[in-house]
Amino acid sequence: MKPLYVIKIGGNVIDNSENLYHFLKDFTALDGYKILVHGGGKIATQISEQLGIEAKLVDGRRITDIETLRVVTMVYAGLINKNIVAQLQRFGTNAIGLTGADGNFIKAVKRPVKTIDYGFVGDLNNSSVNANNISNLMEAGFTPVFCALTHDGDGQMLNTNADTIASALAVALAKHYDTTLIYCFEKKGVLKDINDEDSLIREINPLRYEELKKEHIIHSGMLPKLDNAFTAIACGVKAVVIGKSDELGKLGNNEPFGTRLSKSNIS
Ligand SMILES: Nc1ncnc2c1ncn2[C@@H]1O[C@H](COP(=O)(O)OP(=O)(O)O)[C@@H](O)[C@H]1O
Ligand SMILES: CC(=O)N[C@@H](CCC(=O)OP(=O)(O)O)C(=O)O
Repeated sequence: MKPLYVIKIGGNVIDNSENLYHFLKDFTALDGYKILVHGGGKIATQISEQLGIEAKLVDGRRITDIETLRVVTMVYAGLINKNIVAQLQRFGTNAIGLTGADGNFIKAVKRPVKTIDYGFVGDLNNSSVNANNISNLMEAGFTPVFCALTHDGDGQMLNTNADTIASALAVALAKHYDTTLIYCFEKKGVLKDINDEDSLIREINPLRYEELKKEHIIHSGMLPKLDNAFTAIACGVKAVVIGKSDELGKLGNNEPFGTRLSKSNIS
């Protein structure tokens, strides 16, 4: 099978124009099929507040009422996605910016109301991603750039966490390609001490993950990221790496990069 990289960047990278420039240049230099997934939660929060719409997040997930859905649609599919696509074009990557509604590539189910009503938030399942059509797009020479939006197939856009979209894309495409999932953010990877960039943990398996959670070494946004990452490994994705956006070039040079997840019990 041919190699494919599914790479996700979060809000802290997008928000810093120098980091974003560096990352997109290294992304372009990486050989093989590539899909970029971007978040932008931080920017959506800033713009919501400028518009007088209070941003509400529970366990890192945005409560998306109709006003918030309008904001995230403008910010994720418009402002951020088109800016990234234009920059990739400058570097020579023939990027095509997408939401899950475009080409019916990613269909989600509106999250059912339990104790919390998340509003227009979409959950993914194992038939959400149309891997054949995404593959056709890549084989035609385009590099898909997905934002954090999906649709329900019934005319409704839904807000879906970008880490989850990246994991679902990697799992669905692992049947067609030798797939590596990479989460890029502002730190070197999973750290033993969040304030010490030299405390990088090179490899984590599920057992070690449980220990690190109990010791509160891993917390907040890193928890859903690792949950998505271990799901991907369990579902056939060849490798998952969590690393710093401006070190992506190391991957192409076969240098050690970030924290690698493994199924095995050797850590
Ligand atoms: N052990 C850890 N190592 C690195 N980051 C951690 C750790 N535990 C928690 N974090 C937090 O997780 C955050 C990354 O998650 P998140 O903000 O969701 O990422 P993204 O920028 O991709 O959206 C980091 O900014 C950091 O604050
Ligand atoms: C439902 C939900 O929470 N969606 C996320 C989508 C953006 C995202 O995932 O952005 P980062 O990767 O930058 O955090 C949100 O609106 O914040």
